[in-house]
Amino acid sequence: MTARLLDGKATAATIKGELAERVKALANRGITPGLGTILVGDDPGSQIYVAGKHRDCAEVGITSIRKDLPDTATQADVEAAVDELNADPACTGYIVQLPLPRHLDTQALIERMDPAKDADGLHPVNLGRLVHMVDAPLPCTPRGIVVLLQRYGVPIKGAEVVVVGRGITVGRPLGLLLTRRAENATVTLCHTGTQDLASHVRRADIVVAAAGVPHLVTADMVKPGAAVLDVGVSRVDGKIAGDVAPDVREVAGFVAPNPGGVGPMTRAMLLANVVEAAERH
Ligand SMILES: Nc1nc(=O)c2c([nH]1)NC[C@@H]1CN(c3ccc(C(=O)N[C@@H](CCC(=O)O)C(=O)O)cc3)C=[N+]21
Repeated sequence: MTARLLDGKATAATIKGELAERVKALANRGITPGLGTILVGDDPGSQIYVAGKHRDCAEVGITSIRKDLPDTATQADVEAAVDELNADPACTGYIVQLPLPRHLDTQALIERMDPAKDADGLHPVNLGRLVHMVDAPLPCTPRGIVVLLQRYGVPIKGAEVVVVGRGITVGRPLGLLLTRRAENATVTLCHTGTQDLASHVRRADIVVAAAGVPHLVTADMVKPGAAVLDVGVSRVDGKIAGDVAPDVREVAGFVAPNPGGVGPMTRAMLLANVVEAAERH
């Protein structure tokens, strides 16, 4: 038996179709959602991601506003771009593409954003709202993971979930999202200080691997029938490797591969955050 595919690419395509309908409804109210991106420098990966986000916008009917700065941009230059998007009524949501060049203060830039326009859901005010469980834009990858599981009917209520990785974009907010009353999962957050990772993963109904360590989760660690979602990407000898070993699919009940799993869902949730910000107008 091989695991059922949690097809993020197909699910994201369905969600984009649904968002296109909501964008049409907004047009009838005279509102056009607009996504802004701030990209600093010429990292090839970041260039590809940002280009992908603008393509997604075009598909759904969202206007996009691109601010590309050279890697020589100063803190004041990037702050000026943030201030412009905060003030621009055509921009209903935006992101600052991460990682930024090392000479820039990422934290100060994120805190300078208007929390109402934070399409990533990573502004401290919005992460704080997630802790307080009040309505706010949600971090895209955690939200994408929850929606992917829901659309495949993987039970979340009462499930034992092991999240591997405590990063700000995935692991930490995912724990907060899954332990809300609506989701009601029991979450164990594992990280590099975890003593015996295998003993935790073995008990999990759902495993989310977001540590950035190639093939960290192996078949012998996985409970038969569990859902395993691969969120890690690393480059090993020029090839892309996820956090989940390939043979896990022979043990798991569901697998979200990388690529084709959580990545496309992250992008779809970015669009959802922009549409929802426009709907709140
Ligand atoms: N402010 C900010 N917000 C982000 O959300 C953000 C960021 N910075 N910096 C970089 C990471 C990475 N990230 C990905 C999203 C989708 C795919 C994705 O869709 N990947 C495809 C394959 C690649 C493709 O289709 O182009 C897949 O998994 O199937 C990958 C990576 C968002 N990030």
